[in-house]
Amino acid sequence: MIYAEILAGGKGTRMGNINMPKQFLTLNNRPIIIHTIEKFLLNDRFDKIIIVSPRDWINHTKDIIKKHIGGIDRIVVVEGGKDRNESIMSGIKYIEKNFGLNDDDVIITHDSVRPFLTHRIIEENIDAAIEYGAVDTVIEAIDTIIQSEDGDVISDIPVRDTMFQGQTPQSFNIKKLVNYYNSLTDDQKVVLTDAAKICALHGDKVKLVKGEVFNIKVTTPYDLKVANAIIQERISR
Ligand SMILES: Nc1ccn([C@@H]2O[C@H](COP(=O)(O)OP(=O)(O)OP(=O)(O)O)[C@@H](O)[C@H]2O)c(=O)n1
Ligand SMILES: O=P(O)(O)OC[C@@H](O)[C@@H](O)[C@@H](O)CO
Repeated sequence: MIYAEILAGGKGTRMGNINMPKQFLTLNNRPIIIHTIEKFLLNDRFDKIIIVSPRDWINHTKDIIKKHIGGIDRIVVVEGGKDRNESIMSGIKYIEKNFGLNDDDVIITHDSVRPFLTHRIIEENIDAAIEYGAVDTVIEAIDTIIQSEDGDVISDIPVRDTMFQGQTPQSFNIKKLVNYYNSLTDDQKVVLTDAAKICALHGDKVKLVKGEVFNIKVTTPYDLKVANAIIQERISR
């Protein structure tokens, strides 16, 4: 089975003073998460599309899906976890409980707040997840990346050609991801900003898929302006 998991379990604190998590803010009159879900619905290789949402927003999530998309039986909304990786695992637990887990099941995980991913990115994630079992979507680093342990002075400036910026989707063989995640220590779990790191920490090969500069994660009020500009530019084309 091929699953999509759209991560919408966060609060969006860096968006500032908003009365709802950022994934429910609108771009061109439709919630950001709806734009994202539609990209996944266009791909008929997904058997199920799991949406993880904060507990208090599950009904709202279901309501806006009904309003903007309609009753789609491929979509399921479940409760997220306390951090991003717990949310991924919460979706996987739902899958395991309701559909069972087969050795070759894969999951394409994606931030609900990256509404501009493309059909190509999704297709390449599915193919690479089946072939390699662990996939990260990246773009080449545009700026030179400066490493500093204390935020005060430079500890290193890695060669830029070897630096990439992580995006989503991040895609996995489900059984492998669960095994790796369960064997991490609590200290390791705390520093995970990226699900691909779960596999990298185990020395596993993670295949890279090329992302897009416009596949932004809407995180701050500035990102919201950029996202609106992208949408307006597409409408006026
Ligand atoms: N417990 C969590 C935390 C985050 N996410 C999701 O992971 C994606 C990327 O995370 P981020 O941009 O950091 O979202 P938030 O945690 O909501 O933002 P912030 O850190 O500003 O509070 C978002 O779609 C968010 O909803 C999730 O599913 N479950
Ligand atoms: O910004 P945060 O560390 O909360 O979010 C982590 C993830 O969203 C992030 O790792 C992916 O989007 C890929 O970079």
